[in-house]
Amino acid sequence: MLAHIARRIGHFHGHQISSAILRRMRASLKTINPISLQDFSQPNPSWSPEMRKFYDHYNAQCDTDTETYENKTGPWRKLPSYNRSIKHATGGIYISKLIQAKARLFTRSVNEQGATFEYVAFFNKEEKICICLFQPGHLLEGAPGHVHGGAIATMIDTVTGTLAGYLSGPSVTANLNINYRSPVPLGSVVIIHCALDRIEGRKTFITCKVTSTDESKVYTEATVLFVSIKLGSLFG
Ligand SMILES: CCCCC/C=C/C/C=C\C/C=C\C/C=C\CCCC(=O)SCCNC(=O)CCNC(=O)[C@H](O)C(C)(C)COP(=O)(O)OP(=O)(O)OC[C@H]1O[C@@H](n2cnc3c(N)ncnc32)[C@H](O)[C@@H]1OP(=O)(O)O
Repeated sequence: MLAHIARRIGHFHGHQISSAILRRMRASLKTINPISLQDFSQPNPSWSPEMRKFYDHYNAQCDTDTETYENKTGPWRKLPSYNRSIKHATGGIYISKLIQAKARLFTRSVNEQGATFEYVAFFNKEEKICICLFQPGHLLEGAPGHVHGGAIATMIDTVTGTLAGYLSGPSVTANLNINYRSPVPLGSVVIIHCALDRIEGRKTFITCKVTSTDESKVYTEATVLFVSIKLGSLFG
């Protein structure tokens, strides 16, 4: 595991990051705490049988074994999900005091399993697509019994942003355009499909569709523009 982390230092989803940030990361390596490597997208008891079934379906087609890190053959890669966004640049390492110590990634800020955002994402590098299995919990209510539009927007932003990050390096959302076609029931399982539309210089355009697991029903459609940035610009 530590070898895996060491390989990740210096890269953000495979894109090189600036030497100033690197120096601060390396200086903080002594703060590695194995507990901070928790992947929040691993199955947990709150997952419904349907969520688990689709997780098993995609996980069986991955290029790496989730538990042993051994190579397999398959088009998908299961993406880890940490509770601080900076950990995505470091492969899960907690870098103390680099940014606010109490900061947590919005979607991973509630500890109660199943209450808010239960999700797992898979990336297909060849096809430049990402899919996410999302089981929205009872604390995400908007319309009675259904998911809040802001929570759906959050998940679309998260998964499209993850795809943009893997394809174009550190990027921020510049424009998020959403059409809500049908309300999403709380506790259901939906699939968020994201695909690269095009890259123009610093701009990465991603399309997104939220559907039922059998894809017969379209809940939401979106187009999102990400603009790549230098990671250091976030730190002033
Ligand atoms: C760590 C890095 C990124 C942070 C997120 C990282 C997450 C960590 C990874 C994994 C975590 C897991 C999942 C989460 C993943 C993602 C979700 C979070 C993403 C967010 O939730 S992030 C927060 C909301 N986001 C902002 O807080 C952005 C505020 N904003 C700005 O920071 C600037 O506004 C910026 C940088 C966008 C541009 O500023 P700038 O000065 O660098 O560049 P400039 O203005 O020249 O634009 C360059 C070209 O983009 C065109 N352009 C710009 N804006 C446009 C618009 N709105 N519509 C159409 N075109 C637009 C221009 O027209 C020009 O186009 P052209 O080159 O063709 O002329």
